[in-house]
Amino acid sequence: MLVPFMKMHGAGNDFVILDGRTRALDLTAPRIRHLADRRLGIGCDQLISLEPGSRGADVFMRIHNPDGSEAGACGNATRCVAQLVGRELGRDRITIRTISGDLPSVLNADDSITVDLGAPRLDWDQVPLGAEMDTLHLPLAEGVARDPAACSMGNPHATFFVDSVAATPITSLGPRFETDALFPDRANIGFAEILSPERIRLRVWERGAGLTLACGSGACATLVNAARRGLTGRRAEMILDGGKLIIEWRESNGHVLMTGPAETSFTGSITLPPDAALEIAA
Ligand SMILES: N[C@H](CCC[C@H](N)C(=O)O)C(=O)O
Repeated sequence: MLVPFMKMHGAGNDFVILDGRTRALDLTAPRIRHLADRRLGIGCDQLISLEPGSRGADVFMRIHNPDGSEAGACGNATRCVAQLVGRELGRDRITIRTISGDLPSVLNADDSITVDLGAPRLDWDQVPLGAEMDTLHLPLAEGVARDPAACSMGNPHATFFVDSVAATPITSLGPRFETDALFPDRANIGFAEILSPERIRLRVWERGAGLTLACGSGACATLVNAARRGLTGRRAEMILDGGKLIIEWRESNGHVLMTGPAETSFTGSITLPPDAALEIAA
């Protein structure tokens, strides 16, 4: 089956976007892993599939990590899908539905996109964590990483505040914490350096994907956790490897707004081999 796709990225966090609005895609885990694989497939941080919208949503966006796991949020991909569908419909206001809820998005005049990711989930069982505790201080520590805060933006995030992101061994600490028993659904692990009350340097080891150039929901979770700790205000510029995002945690309704870029790299079509041909040795 020949399937058209768009290759897009938001601040360097890259996606293969498949359009399933007019045809069923039959995305099995082996096919997801194959398409996301940077050697055998197209390669991406997340595989995004579009399904028809309904009841006030213009489109349904499904998110899968390269390991085949489904995620409840992907901030950077949301901006890309908002731009794609907004340009298609000739509208600058688009609502994207995900398994975690509806995300109103605005295509701004400067070509940036602003997404309302809703209110952060702050209780232990909303992150979720494996036991009842204060989500502002988790009993985790390894090397320079200790005492993280946690919240959910529709997906689980833990934020470690460190003196120097550059000096933090993320490729060893990330997987160690991603799969800690404290996180029954695993977690995205952010390492944040507070540069000022309105600037944060951030790198994220993503659940099911590893170290990416940017993580939109991670940027939102980091701002929320920093503001809860009194380390920043409720609005900050997030400086990620792949670019900058502006995050604001609104006082008025408690929602988190994320503003940033969306770019199209290329488009194409791909033939999906049968599952049997796709099993990559674990
Ligand atoms: N790895 C994440 C999904 C993608 C999040 C990230 N790419 C973003 O922009 O929010 C998870 O399993 O929750």
